[in-house]
Amino acid sequence: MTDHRPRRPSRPRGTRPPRHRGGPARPPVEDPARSAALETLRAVRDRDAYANLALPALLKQRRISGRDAALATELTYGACRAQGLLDAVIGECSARPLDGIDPELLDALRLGAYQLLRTRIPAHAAVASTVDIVRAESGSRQAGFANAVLRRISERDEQEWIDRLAPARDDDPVGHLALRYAHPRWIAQSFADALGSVGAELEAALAADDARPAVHLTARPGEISAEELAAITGGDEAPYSPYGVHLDSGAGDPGDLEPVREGFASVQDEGSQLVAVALSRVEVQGPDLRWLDLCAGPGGKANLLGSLVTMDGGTLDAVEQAPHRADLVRRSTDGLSVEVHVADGRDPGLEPGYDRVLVDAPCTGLGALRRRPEARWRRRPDDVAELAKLQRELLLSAVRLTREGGVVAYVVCSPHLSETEGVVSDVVRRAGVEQLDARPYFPGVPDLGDGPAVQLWPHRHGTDAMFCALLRV
Ligand SMILES: C[S@@+](CC[C@H](N)C(=O)[O-])C[C@H]1O[C@@H](n2cnc3c(N)ncnc32)[C@H](O)[C@@H]1O
Repeated sequence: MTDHRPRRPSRPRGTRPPRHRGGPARPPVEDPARSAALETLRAVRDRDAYANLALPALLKQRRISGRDAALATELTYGACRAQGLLDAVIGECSARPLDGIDPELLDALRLGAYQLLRTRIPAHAAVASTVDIVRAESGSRQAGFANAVLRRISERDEQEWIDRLAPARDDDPVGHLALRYAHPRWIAQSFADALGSVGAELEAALAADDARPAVHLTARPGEISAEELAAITGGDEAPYSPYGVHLDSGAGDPGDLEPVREGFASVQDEGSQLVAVALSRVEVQGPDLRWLDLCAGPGGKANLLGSLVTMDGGTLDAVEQAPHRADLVRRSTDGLSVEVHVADGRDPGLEPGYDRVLVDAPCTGLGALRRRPEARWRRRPDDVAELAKLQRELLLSAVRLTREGGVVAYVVCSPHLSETEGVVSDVVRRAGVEQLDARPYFPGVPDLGDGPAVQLWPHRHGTDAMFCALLRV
């Protein structure tokens, strides 16, 4: 089995970090990257902030750029992703139980532990920089505690800690891989259930989900081609989406790119592009000018579908329940034949008879964890049942709004079977609609399984784990 994540080589013996003496609190340290990372970790824990929104705003506000911005990004997103693994190791190395450690201090320990276990930063620098911050903020006693914990962590590398703390792979393969790739066990189990694997393929899926993804762009159809967008941005044309471009993951803020600023391109995972394009590709007899997006915010797929239907002279109605997200849809579909409605998709008050309907339902987002660093530790297993109920209701509403012979795409960014196959099989049975084989509408995409629905995966396709079922009404 190939390990997909670049690993830091084991630290040579005899290069442990030096011992720190106690001493009085010092003035604040000048370490803009680590300070920004720590502040973001605290915002994520304390205010439920999203790291990928909070950090760029902080970097901009503090005018942190270049190498410092890259380091802050690596440390913040990495420490968020790896939190479960870091906590297991910190817990093992601390004389106090994890819940007895002051939360602000625990954030600093996570930052230090991440540097020790998953970066090439020399151990002495990882320990000293963290201890310095703790000393400046909280004084020598806490600094002494942080120093002791981090020094113990530095005695082993990541692999050695996993060997020591994870359940044996033969006895509990899901538990073992969950710790190794820093996923909550219930999420690793849901991946195993969807893949039908607790072996090599599950490991590949968790490893890909634990790596930093490339940024994907959509070239707005009718405005710019993927080839032109790739040439302007220095990216590569996407392998499967006719509108997609991939950028290197370290390529800076894509929002600063001129085509994105001017509305010719938008940031969107290639899997999201593929499911929207699949809906547009299904044959429909008769008129084909009324399209509907029932859960449209923030408007990524509405932008793509709206562009395609506008070129054909038709219109897209875009429904979104949250007013502020409806505003984002308006912004992303500016200039297109798209009408935005703030309404509940379960009963939006629109005239039925649509030719194509997209239900991109609210979901756990377990398929996009690599893009939302903290999400895996925030989601709870109890979320699934409530969301699955809403997903069924939205899909039944979509069927009611579609004309006979029209087509509905049910999409979630999750591979959890309760949100995917469970919802679709129930609605197909209750509404008496036909489920189409979706695979032909993903031409050129390999490894699509046995159908009829399509489940994309980061480790197979380089996309988020989007699910798409196509229903003929
Ligand atoms: C997965 S997101 C859709 C993403 C969007 N299609 C895109 O590509 O940018 C689901 C959206 O459904 C909205 N939503 C949640 N409940 C809804 C409901 N009952 N009716 C309509 N929209 C709802 C959420 O606010 C969220 O914006």
